[in-house]
Amino acid sequence: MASPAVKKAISEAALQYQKPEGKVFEYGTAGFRMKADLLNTVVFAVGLLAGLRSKKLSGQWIGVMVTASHNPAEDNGVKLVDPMGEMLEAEWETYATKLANAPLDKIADVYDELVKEIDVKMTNPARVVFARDTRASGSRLVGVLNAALTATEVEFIDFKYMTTPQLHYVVRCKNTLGTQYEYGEPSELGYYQKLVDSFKKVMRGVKVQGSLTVDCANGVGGPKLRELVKLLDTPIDIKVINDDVINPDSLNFECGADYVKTKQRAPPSSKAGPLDRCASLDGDADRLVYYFSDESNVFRLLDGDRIATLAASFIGDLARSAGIASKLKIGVVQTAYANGASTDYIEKVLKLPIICTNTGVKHLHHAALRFDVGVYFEANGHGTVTFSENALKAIKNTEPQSPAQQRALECLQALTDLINQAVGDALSDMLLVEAILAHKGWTPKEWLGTYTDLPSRLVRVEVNDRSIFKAYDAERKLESPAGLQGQIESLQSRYHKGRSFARASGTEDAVRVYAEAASRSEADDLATRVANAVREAGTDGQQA
Ligand SMILES: CC(=O)N[C@H]1[C@@H](OP(=O)(O)O)O[C@H](CO)[C@@H](O)[C@@H]1O
Ligand SMILES: [Mg+2]
Repeated sequence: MASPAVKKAISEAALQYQKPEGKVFEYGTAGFRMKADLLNTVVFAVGLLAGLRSKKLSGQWIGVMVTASHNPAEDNGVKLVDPMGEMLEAEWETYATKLANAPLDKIADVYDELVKEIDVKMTNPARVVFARDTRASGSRLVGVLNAALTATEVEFIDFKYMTTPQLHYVVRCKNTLGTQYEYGEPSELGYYQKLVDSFKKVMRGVKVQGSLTVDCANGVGGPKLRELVKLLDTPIDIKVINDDVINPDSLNFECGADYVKTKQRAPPSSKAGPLDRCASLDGDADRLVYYFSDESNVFRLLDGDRIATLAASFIGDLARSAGIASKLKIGVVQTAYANGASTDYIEKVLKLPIICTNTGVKHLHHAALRFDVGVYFEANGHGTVTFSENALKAIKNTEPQSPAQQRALECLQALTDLINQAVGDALSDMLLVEAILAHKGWTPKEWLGTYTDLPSRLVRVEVNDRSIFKAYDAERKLESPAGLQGQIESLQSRYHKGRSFARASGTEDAVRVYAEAASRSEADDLATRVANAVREAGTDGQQA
């Protein structure tokens, strides 16, 4: 039970805020995310829950990140980070939702009910670290968080501005400090140092060709990338662009990974020439996509699927050279949004197993852990590689029989440090891609040449009630509204290599339709027809 003093402190602190009328909150794939002015009471609830989560886990550090990633500057959001740097355990999402929807005059009682329901030992210590992106509303929201943590007597550290993956890193470091799983120094500098040292080791004997222009979405990734570049002692010519964090409206505006992926074009501000290697981060630097203009000035995207295939092929080659391929089960995890050509390439050329999961990195991360080396990326550029304990042991304990084998083992060892295994991390992924391209001696053109993407189209359809769209089979099929799946299948069968699906978004009030086919016009046509069918079914569903 919560003490009367704590309950009183919660009630008093809550009095400062007002609950937006009629709004129902739900902890979704990206935590809570909405217009920033609606978030005070939600952040307060998340602060309370973070303390409970830490107490439940005997005082392990829990993270709270205030960000709305690639969404517009006036939005914000908040999400919890579990002890090993993963996303919050699913069961706790319902507790978060419950607390966020509690009326303010009852919030201390709901808190107390949760203490009993979850069976939290209130004498345990509670420890929380938090950080935020560069959104203007962040400082107010961090103030709210502070109030909730203070009221519940939680020990906390404010890491100020950080990328989302940096906070995940710090959480994991804090909880592994002094153990055999020690992940690194729990500070921003420790994060850079780990990347810089491991990058140097991977890059021994090879050189990065040409420059890399990095669009930072005018978000927190800009200043952080500049810090990283300052510390990198391996020659790599990184041109940082779109790193304006002073003008609050510039965040994600006509730039960033989401813009590039969804519009399939470079940010208008980009001055890169033909064949120049370019990359974009999103607003909190957990997504990364690459691209370039070819000789005919045609935009060429190298998205999350491409990073996954590049990483999987490189690690597979290294494992063979290191003589440990038979000991490592390497696999790739994708979602339904992965381009069909990438799936084909992984199965037929790389000959690796694939798991397809629901959208949202927590699902991918979970599935990746079933492999010794689990490469997972969403097509939008969010992903990483996980290494099992078995993999780490094989890499560490194998006695090399030749210099080539020794070098491959060293490289693999360094990769386990370069890659942020807690969560997808644009800065770490960027160094990984740069290192692989350098090793292979590839320009983005050779990378693009590994397979040809099927033209695809993503459409957002607004419907009256998206909850009637119920998906199954890793969201590749719909069980309701009745009859719609049959319609989609009949439509896609009319197109060469046609594939389409629709699912309710977990982060926006809309249904997303994806279509791909052998040609651009067929993909567009299929997407339009399926979107129309979805729109119609959405309206029928309302009348039923
Ligand atoms: C098609 C697409 O890109 N969907 C995104 C988007 O989810 P939706 O459930 O589709 O809204 O936001 C998620 C959180 O950032 C991200 O994990 C996911 O990949
Ligand atoms: Mg993001």
